[in-house]
Amino acid sequence: MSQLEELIAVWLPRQRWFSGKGIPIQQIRVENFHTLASAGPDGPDLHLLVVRSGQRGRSSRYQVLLGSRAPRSLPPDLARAAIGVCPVSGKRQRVIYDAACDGDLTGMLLERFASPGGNGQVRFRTLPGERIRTGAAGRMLTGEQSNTSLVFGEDYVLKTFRRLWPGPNPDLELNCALSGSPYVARPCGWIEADLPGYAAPTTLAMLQTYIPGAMDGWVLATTNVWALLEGTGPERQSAFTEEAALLGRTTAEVHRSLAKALPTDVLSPTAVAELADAMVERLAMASAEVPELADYAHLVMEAYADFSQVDEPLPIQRIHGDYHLGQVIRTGAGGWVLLDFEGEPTVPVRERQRLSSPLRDVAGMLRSFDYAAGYLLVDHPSDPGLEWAARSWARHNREAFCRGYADGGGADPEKHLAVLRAFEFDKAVYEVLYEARNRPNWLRVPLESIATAVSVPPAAR
Ligand SMILES: Nc1ncnc2c1ncn2[C@@H]1O[C@H](COP(=O)(O)OP(=O)(O)O)[C@@H](O)[C@H]1O
Ligand SMILES: O=P(O)(O)O[C@H]1O[C@H](CO)[C@@H](O[C@H]2O[C@H](CO)[C@@H](O)[C@H](O)[C@H]2O)[C@H](O)[C@H]1O
Repeated sequence: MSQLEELIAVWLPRQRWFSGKGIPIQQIRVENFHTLASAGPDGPDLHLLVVRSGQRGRSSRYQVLLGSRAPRSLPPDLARAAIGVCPVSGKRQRVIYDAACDGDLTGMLLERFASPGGNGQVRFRTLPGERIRTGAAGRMLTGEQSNTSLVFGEDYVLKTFRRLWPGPNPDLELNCALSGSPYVARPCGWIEADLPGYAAPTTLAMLQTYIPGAMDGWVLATTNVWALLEGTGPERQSAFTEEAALLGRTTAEVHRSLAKALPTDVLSPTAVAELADAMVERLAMASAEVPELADYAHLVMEAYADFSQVDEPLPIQRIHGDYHLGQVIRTGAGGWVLLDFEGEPTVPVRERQRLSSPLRDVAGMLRSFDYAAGYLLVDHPSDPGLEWAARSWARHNREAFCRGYADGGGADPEKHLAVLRAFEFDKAVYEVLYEARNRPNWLRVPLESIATAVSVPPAAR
């Protein structure tokens, strides 16, 4: 390993967006190294690296944005971003650091969109008619992110995809298909690269309009549960059920637009049974990694057995794929906007691009209402009164969301309970793995859902 690779091997696993947690890193290799911008011999340089990490035969590619400067020239406010000191790109000793934290450097990324194109290995593209306003420094969004988003003034957000998969990223693909919809942020451009071994260009980042002043659905929902738990009244709860119903209607609208813009199909009962088999396989894999899950496997298997017996055709289309409250924002103008159509970040892109039932997204959002309630109980583990209040919050909002979805023209979730329950369990099983790897103290949230709420159809709760 080079000195640069050794430093990255220590830094990479500590990043929130690194999805290889739990898999020992045996190899780190810098596969691609591009210098995208340079502020002269003494100023900072911006490098883009594609790093392969993991084990032989089981490795993944990640995008790393690296800054480099002359030794001892890192400004104090960037000290926390430092990675180490090593030779970089023909220059002798350089201090290297996480460029996402350096607003001036990421501002140079935005500059590159002003004169898009190029035939090099890394290309900046804009959608027809887009003229990018430059000059703003980048501000990195913090929080529970699988990728890294940089906000420029009140104009744009550049989402840099961290784990790289071959080909166009579904987030870009679906946002472009939905362009013009009031329920998504308008896509403006993207960065793509040719990576060794991949035939199609790989999307590295997507530039979208930024929606200032919007509130994250997860923050809104958990604030509402808190208010309820603190006894500030049921009227606050009803305020949120209206939001949940509007979100249901908006979801149905977006599904309709996706079905209009992109291919659709219908799954035969045999194909549905195959889908149930795949769910059983995922359950077995997750139970092997998280033994606590095995205690509830019989409940999950019952739901999958019911699903495999569904004898009506199941309409399928492109869907969001990782739909939850953290993927929707409530705008000042009074509506919900859907973000992050990337699908589940740990699933290979080819699988995420498959057509699927829109009820999978409905199930994802229903899980999220359970999560908002269950998460707040993590700190109050044995208070039956609180537990009842939180669970009833989830039930009311789940019902409101389903009603809104059906009113908005989507399939009525109440009429497809076997399908919905199987999708909910499948998502909860995914969440068990996700939490075990990323946030072990949240593991009980999906586990408790599996043990209790998800096992009962919404109508009977
Ligand atoms: N266009 C946008 N306008 C306003 N906020 C945004 C926009 N895009 C993303 N965000 C904020 O960034 C957060 C993370 O974005 P997201 O696309 O979900 O990234 P990730 O895949 O890393 O989770 C969102 O929850 C939202 O708060
Ligand atoms: O938003 P991402 O694409 O990064 O999705 C991943 O991380 C999510 C957590 O940040 C995770 O969502 C789970 O936790 C949410 C609360 O933080 C909750 O609202 C979701 O219902 C729950 O699934 C998501 O599963 C994962 O893919």
